[in-house]
Amino acid sequence: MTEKIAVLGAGSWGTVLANLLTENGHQVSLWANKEKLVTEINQEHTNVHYLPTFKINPKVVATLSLATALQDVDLILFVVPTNAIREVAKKVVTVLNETGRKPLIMHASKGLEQGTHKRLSQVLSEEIPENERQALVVLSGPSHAEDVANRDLTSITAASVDLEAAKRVQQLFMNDYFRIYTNDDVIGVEMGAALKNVIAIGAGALHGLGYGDNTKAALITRGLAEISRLGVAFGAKPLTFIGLSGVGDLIVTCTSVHSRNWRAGNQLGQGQSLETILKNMGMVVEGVSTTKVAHELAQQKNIEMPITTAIYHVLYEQKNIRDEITCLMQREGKMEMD
Ligand SMILES: NC(=O)C1=CN([C@@H]2O[C@H](COP(=O)(O)OP(=O)(O)OC[C@H]3O[C@@H](n4cnc5c(N)ncnc54)[C@H](OP(=O)(O)O)[C@@H]3O)[C@@H](O)[C@H]2O)C=CC1
Ligand SMILES: O=C(CO)COP(=O)(O)O
Repeated sequence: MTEKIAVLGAGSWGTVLANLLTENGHQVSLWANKEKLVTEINQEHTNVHYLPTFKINPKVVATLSLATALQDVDLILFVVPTNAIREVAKKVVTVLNETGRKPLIMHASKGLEQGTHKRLSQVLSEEIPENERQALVVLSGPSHAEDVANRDLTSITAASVDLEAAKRVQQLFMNDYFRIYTNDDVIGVEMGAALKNVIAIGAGALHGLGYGDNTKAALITRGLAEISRLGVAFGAKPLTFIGLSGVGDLIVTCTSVHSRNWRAGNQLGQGQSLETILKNMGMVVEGVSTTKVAHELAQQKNIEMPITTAIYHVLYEQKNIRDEITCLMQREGKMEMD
């Protein structure tokens, strides 16, 4: 069945997902916030800033108008950075109020809101109340836009408390290179998605400092331990963290040169300042703000997160990375499984 889908956010991930949904036979409107980009997508079928070599299916229609994007819409996919989710949701609800449509809401973003510490499905359900929409579904897993653009075989998770809605989303996205598993643990999926970006900054930093594969494996494993500890304290199911949205995404983000979080960390390890790195990246590095939220949540719940704390010290307190590594390695010996 052909569905009418609005993809909100024309960065790397939004563009690739809009393209994939179009190739799956759906009618897709891609909402962008810059006129120049709308023209480029509609006329050149490219998005050179975010995906330099990617050819977008000409059936993807970009628009600057949210009302046009949401006209007759069945499903809305939010793919803007975490810090824009609430603002965009407020705009969406205004349009939905005018049209009376009640679409299914999805998001594929990875972060926790600064200040409120909320997960993105919480932000969306606050701004778009239940009577204005159908269910809420979260998409997450190991999926660099650049690899999906090349039809690399990719598997991710569609999570919702409403499993029928998750199955509808599964059908929407599945094709011969993109496979979706359903999950009902929204908390676990969103916590894994957000927190892996923090550890990926650490993985990049260690690489930038010249450390090797043993170090990387140790960081990923102990990173997963602290991600799970915090997630479970907020109600996640422990097993979710050994799934695609947990260890799966942690592995890809800690090992791929496509990861903006890994690249930011790598440049930190090589001695560049955070300010310069973010200025030059030209794309969102979600792990920087998530590190602050995660550090605050860990303090609030009294959860031990030594790696996250070390990364927080480097990003927010200008501490020296090598000193932080020394502190981590010299912590008192402990049992592996606590
Ligand atoms: N890239 C990837 O491989 C993956 C990304 N994700 C997640 O998806 C989310 C988006 O990432 P990604 O596409 O990579 O990010 P990018 O940095 O590539 O693009 C973000 C896009 O959102 C737009 N945007 C920013 N703020 C607003 C706003 N207030 N209103 C409207 N549009 C806005 C940006 O516009 P402008 O150009 O004007 O800044 C840009 O087009 C992140 O949470 C990320 O973690 C998840 C899986 C994979
Ligand atoms: O989430 C991602 C891959 O699954 C993308 O990671 P980055 O935001 O670090 O590029």
